[in-house]
Amino acid sequence: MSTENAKKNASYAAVDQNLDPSHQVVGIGSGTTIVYVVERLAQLDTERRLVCVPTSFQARELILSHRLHLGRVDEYVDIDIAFDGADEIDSDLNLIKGGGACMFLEKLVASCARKFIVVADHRKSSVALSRGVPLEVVSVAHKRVFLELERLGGRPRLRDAGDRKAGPVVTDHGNLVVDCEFGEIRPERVAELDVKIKALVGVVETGFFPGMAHKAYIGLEDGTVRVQKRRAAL
Ligand SMILES: O=C[C@H](O)[C@H](O)[C@H](O)COP(=O)(O)O
Repeated sequence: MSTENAKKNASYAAVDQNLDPSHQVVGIGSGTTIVYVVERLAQLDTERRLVCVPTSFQARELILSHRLHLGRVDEYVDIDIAFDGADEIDSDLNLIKGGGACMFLEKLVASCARKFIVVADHRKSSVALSRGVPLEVVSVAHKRVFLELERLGGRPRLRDAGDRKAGPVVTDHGNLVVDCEFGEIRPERVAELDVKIKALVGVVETGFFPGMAHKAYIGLEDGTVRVQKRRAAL
């Protein structure tokens, strides 16, 4: 079973089991897995009744290419359900997001949604978060933010655009992305660390999504899908 099939199985199951006939406004995340969510929504929403709210330039293009209705998060602050991918999911359903530098709008849309559903393949699942957390940082503040992150025990690094551009990655909002490693973060520590980082002047948003997801649909190598629920929701 390929990783693409695992992403597709998770996405189709997530839509089929959570989209309700009463839903009118749907948040659309970013990345490679969400592509299958939009594909499934387009198959089911034959009358084009749904309004889809994107979390990035990529998501906007995806919605338009499937001829779904496009909305903006400043028009639709009440979102019935949002779907999104993740870079890492811990045992308490805390997430790290922002591999594609879209975490600010993704977090805004998720926070507007009554139900937030995550779709991912098996590589994203872990007991504790351990990959670097992406942070959106205002350019002029990044050196100061680096110092403060080191004081918090982090190892920050500016995300470079590689051979696509000379210099750093710039977000859809014109800010920089700092990836900061903290080693393994126990699930009960994620929210507290998120608050400390968010409090630094110049940090627009973090890629931690603590306690926000209601369920995660994880596509496994054998073709099945594991559904992980938030402990309080079990
Ligand atoms: O900024 C990007 C997002 O947080 C993505 O949702 C995340 O990186 C997961 O992407 P993918 O589905 O490609 O693994």
